[in-house]
Amino acid sequence: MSLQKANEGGLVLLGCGRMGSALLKGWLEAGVDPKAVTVLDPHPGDWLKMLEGKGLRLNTPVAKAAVCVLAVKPQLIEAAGDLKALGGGNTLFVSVAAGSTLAALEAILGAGTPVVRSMPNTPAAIGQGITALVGNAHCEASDLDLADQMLRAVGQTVRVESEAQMDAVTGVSGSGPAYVFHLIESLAAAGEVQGLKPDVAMKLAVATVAGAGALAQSSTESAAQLRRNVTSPNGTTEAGLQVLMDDDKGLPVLMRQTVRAATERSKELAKGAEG
Ligand SMILES: NC(=O)C1=CN([C@@H]2O[C@H](COP(=O)(O)OP(=O)(O)OC[C@H]3O[C@@H](n4cnc5c(N)ncnc54)[C@H](O)[C@@H]3O)[C@@H](O)[C@H]2O)C=CC1
Ligand SMILES: O=C(O)[C@@H]1CCC=N1
Repeated sequence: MSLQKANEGGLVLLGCGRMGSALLKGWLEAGVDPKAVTVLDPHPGDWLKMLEGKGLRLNTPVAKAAVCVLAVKPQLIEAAGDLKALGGGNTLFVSVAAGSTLAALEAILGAGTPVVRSMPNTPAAIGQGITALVGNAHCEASDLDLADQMLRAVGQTVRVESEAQMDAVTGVSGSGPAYVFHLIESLAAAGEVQGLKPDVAMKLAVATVAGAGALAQSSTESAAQLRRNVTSPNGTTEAGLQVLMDDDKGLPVLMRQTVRAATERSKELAKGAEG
């Protein structure tokens, strides 16, 4: 229903890099007509040029749009000012930029503009992202529904009750895939130290993380219970977890520091944007 709104009213995507292209792929798969889409990006790849052949407009002036999605780097969010003529009311703006606050976005786009701030993550590229979102005071329920529907084209969504939570969201799920990829790298490297060939170690690590993630997602049991299910008394897992769960230098300590650093960086980006 809401994607029909984007189809009928027009959809603009500012910035079509990793995140922008993941979103665009999801929208097209969800039934958005390429003819309804305008992409603004000074460095369009071959895929966009191919879509141009299907009616997508590339770097053409925009007269009207139901929704504009901002997916440029936070440091370049001022480029959204080029779309200011659409601000002020009829067009919904949805930003995915880390640390770009609703106040900063509204200052760029004009007072009274409905703006949604969101934070997706890269599994969006295969439709398995998770995106948190929050709207400014000018968003109607229908605006939030439209944003939600656009973002659900690439995975799950959650609405947070206050914008202040977006920094922590960024620290957990926005940046989180990178932590998990590093876990895969570290698990495989540790397997190599124990004598496995690199390709075998990597295959075991990727499949273990993917399988455990899928099990955690589909199971009714908590992550803690699923962990206990692997752990036989006095067995191998217990020996491994004694290291990983160490109170002083185990994963919980390291993860707290990791998420805190990413959350703080999100806050710093917000301060920079509000200058
Ligand atoms: N990569 C990630 O894991 C996530 C990224 N984000 C946010 O998404 C946004 C984009 O990040 P990525 O896609 O990773 O970056 P990217 O570097 O892959 O893409 C940025 C795109 O913007 C284009 N661009 C540069 N200047 C422009 C301008 N003046 N007008 C229009 N387009 C312009 C670039 O050509 C590029 O295609 C950032 O704000 C980031 O905070 C949010 C969640 C996760
Ligand atoms: O690293 C970043 O700033 C972006 C935001 C979340 C994931 N990537």
